[in-house]
Amino acid sequence: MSSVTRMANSKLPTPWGTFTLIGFEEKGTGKDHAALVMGNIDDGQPVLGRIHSECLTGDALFSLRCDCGFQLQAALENIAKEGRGILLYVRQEGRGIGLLNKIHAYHLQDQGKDTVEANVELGFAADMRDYTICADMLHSLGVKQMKLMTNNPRKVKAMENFGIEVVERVPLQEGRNPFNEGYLDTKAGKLGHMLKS
Ligand SMILES: Nc1nc2c(ncn2[C@@H]2O[C@H](COP(=O)(O)OP(=O)(O)OP(=O)(O)O)[C@@H](O)[C@H]2O)c(=O)[nH]1
Ligand SMILES: [Zn+2]
Repeated sequence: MSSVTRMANSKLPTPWGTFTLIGFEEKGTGKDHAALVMGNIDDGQPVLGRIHSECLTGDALFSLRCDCGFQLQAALENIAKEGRGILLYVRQEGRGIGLLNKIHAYHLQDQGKDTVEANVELGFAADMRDYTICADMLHSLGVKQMKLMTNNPRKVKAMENFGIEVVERVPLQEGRNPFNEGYLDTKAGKLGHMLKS
């Protein structure tokens, strides 16, 4: 039984090419999620793709505190270059704790905590995300094998657990800068991200 219902789609022109924007509604919560698709992704061949967790600050407010906005742009560029692929835009802001709690977490980080310590101090796990909805969106779109753009081994494992074969992990190291290097180093050191400093 799928955790999402496909609701609507439209064209989405971007500086890198025109994608098809597909909206999904998460059953139970009613939360909306999106997929940006280019080319034919249900032909059984491995699909270049990214599971992008929403980060308002990085994706839309030009934040240098993280790498999300840089990764979002690079992922769309890579898919457009290949002419085929999918980016899931998953409303899991703050590694699943939401924007306001992420701002609380940032405030703790301004006081010297790292991104994991801040989550824990707020009473959350380091990473609250569940990828069931991602697998269900991919299944509904006929994606069976992926070349997954990520540095996060948990995403690779999650997809494999849901029966999506990750034939290749494509590193996506973008936007390292003095404001996010501590965050990136913590992700590598405490969350197992495959990031070269
Ligand atoms: N709670 C919390 N969430 C953060 C913080 N910085 C970024 N995020 C969230 O983390 C998510 C992005 O996850 P990342 O850890 O940057 O990367 P990832 O998506 O797990 O792995 P990649 O696929 O390699 O990018 C987004 O939801 C961001 O809002 C932080 O300091 N605290
Ligand atoms: Zn971010």
